[in-house]
Amino acid sequence: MEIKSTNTQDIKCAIRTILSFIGENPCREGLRETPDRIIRMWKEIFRGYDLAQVPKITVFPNGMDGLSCNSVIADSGGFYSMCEHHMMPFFGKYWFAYIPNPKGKILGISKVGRVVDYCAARLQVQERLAKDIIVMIQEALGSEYPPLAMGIVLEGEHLCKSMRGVKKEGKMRSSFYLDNGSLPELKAELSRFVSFG
Ligand SMILES: Nc1nc2c(ncn2[C@@H]2O[C@H](COP(=O)(O)OP(=O)(O)OP(=O)(O)O)[C@@H](O)[C@H]2O)c(=O)[nH]1
Ligand SMILES: [Zn+2]
Repeated sequence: MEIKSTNTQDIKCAIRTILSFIGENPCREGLRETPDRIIRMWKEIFRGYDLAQVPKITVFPNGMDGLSCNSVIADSGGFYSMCEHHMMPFFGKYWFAYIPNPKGKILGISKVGRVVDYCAARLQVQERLAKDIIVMIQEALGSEYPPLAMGIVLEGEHLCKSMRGVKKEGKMRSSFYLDNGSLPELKAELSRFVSFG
């Protein structure tokens, strides 16, 4: 990640100021390297702002020769992200599914996880994360023969809700769908596939 409009020394200084603000001594042994560690960590967990790290989404011809075959293709996995209100983690599971266009493209299935990880590596709300993932995959599949339906369900535990503030269970569910005619079939399949924690 390229840190814009400021240099590393300024950021280290800002982190030391924050450490003082919370009551710490930024010069004590255990904290001396902390600003450097935080900068390295931010480069990793906020890599979703770096256009050079946009994942390559490999797609293939569906090969159905135009035969109508509404197969639902599904994938699931974990995600880690950071909430834009408190800069605290939210993390959990995603369930993704789509119905390829018989004349269109199919996805290399490992690419869904790569898109999820890239989009998750920013500050955001969970609702926008779901939309960003679907939009990036939609663009890779192209608009000539778009998928007949596509959707994602996210379940995230928000530490800003469980660890502070209201201090209730922090789980939140959100979903985002695209419909080009086959959304009911997609939702029926997703509801069998999704298993909330
Ligand atoms: N919809 C949605 N809300 C979120 C997400 N992450 C955090 N929030 C909520 O965003 C809200 C921010 O509310 P504010 O009143 O501005 O902040 P706050 O004073 O810290 O609020 P409390 O968390 O209630 O203490 C809170 O209700 C959070 O629970 C998210 O991904 N989606
Ligand atoms: Zn929050």
